[in-house]
Amino acid sequence: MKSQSNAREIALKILYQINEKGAFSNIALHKGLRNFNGKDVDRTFITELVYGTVKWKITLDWVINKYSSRKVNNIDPWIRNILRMSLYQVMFLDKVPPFAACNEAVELAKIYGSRGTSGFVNGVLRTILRNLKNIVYPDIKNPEDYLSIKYSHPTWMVKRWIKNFNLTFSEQLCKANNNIPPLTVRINTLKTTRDHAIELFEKEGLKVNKGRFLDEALNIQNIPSIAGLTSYKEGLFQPQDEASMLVSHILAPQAGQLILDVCGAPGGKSTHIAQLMRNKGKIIVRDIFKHKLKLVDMLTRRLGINIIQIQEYDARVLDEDLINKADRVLVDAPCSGTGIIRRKPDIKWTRQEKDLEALVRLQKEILKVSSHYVRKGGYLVYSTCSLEPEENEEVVKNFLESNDSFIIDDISPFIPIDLKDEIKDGFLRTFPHIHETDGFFIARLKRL
Ligand SMILES: C[S@@+](CC[C@H](N)C(=O)[O-])C[C@H]1O[C@@H](n2cnc3c(N)ncnc32)[C@H](O)[C@@H]1O
Repeated sequence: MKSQSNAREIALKILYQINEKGAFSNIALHKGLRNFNGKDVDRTFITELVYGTVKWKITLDWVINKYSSRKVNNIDPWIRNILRMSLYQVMFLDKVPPFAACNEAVELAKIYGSRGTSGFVNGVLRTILRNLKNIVYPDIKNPEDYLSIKYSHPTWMVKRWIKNFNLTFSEQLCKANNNIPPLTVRINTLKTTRDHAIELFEKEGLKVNKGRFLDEALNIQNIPSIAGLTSYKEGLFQPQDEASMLVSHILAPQAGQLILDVCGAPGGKSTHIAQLMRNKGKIIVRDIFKHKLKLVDMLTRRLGINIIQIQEYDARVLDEDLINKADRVLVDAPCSGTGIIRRKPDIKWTRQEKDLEALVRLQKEILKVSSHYVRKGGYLVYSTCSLEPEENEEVVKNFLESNDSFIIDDISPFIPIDLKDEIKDGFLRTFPHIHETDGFFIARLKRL
């Protein structure tokens, strides 16, 4: 019990950084756990508390506002995070007895609050507990509030999804966004085979299943910390979602070619490309951020890749030296990330609808400049992990309107048979609730 109290306090400090200081959840969690030398089960509990509380913020705040004399926004920041974290346990974690979550919240309020706050926390949580089964959420007749509060998504996001898709689709999507995604990894075929990797993982005590679409994909369970695994240190695999793996397959690089990855950090796709090229040829990986390129360097070393050349470069600026030179160009554009909310729930709170306009401008600019690097007969792949048509189809269509030297190329030869029906207007889109992958958009263009 003592170690769980400690875990809750660590989770609270991480949540404070995310919710009050604007830290990214994955980075805040990594920092918060860096010096944690407790048990694996507590590490897993902290991760669950942090991601769960961040994920369900709108729903939790809505319930707190219903039963508290003070609105969430007027409650002391430490105390509102204690309330959110405790309510998350009460509402969503079967394994935690509600009274234990309340008692622990009261203890934390004594440490992080002023006089009287522990009584306030106790009162709010016990009132909610008494009423938990009778909470009435907004009616589906008011679909935006219904989806937003029931599934904890910002109104602007659900509003555009209802408009772009439909209500049923959006509800399934929101539901899937709240599921815990599997840890999918790509086997590094430069160093091992899938069967050998499965054998090793099982020896390391992990439960492994084959991926849904691709041969090099495995889903791993019971994994408290991958960085500690020998198989990870030896570079036998890299965490990567299957939809993200599809991008490199659709690029279809050949051994010996010159590939340019203009928005390449942290290197997930470019290292996959190197793998598909059997580590033969040359890949120039660029990014505007130096610190992110360090991650590409570390990754290529761990995976044993030596055909990647890393360059700090702004993709909006034309590089005269590379015009018409590349066999393949990948534009894996910076985007809103609405397709990866399962993995990064804070996207729901950090992204604003008004960000889209600037992102679309950037995407169009990067695509236009990068197209100059494709040699005649070469290919360009444009991808995002966004679900928004403005960042996807519309960017590509806008590009093609002013570029008659490119056409949409058939991607069906490069994707698994079960996905072929999913191609619409020549583009592939994946969705968490349909494919159980991240949401991706992928287009393959041919230079004439
Ligand atoms: C979707 S991520 C790329 C992920 C990467 N392809 C992978 O698979 O690991 C987009 C990247 O674009 C970079 N970026 C943003 N603006 C850029 C620019 N103007 N020029 C080059 N890179 C940029 C970001 O730093 C980010 O690393």
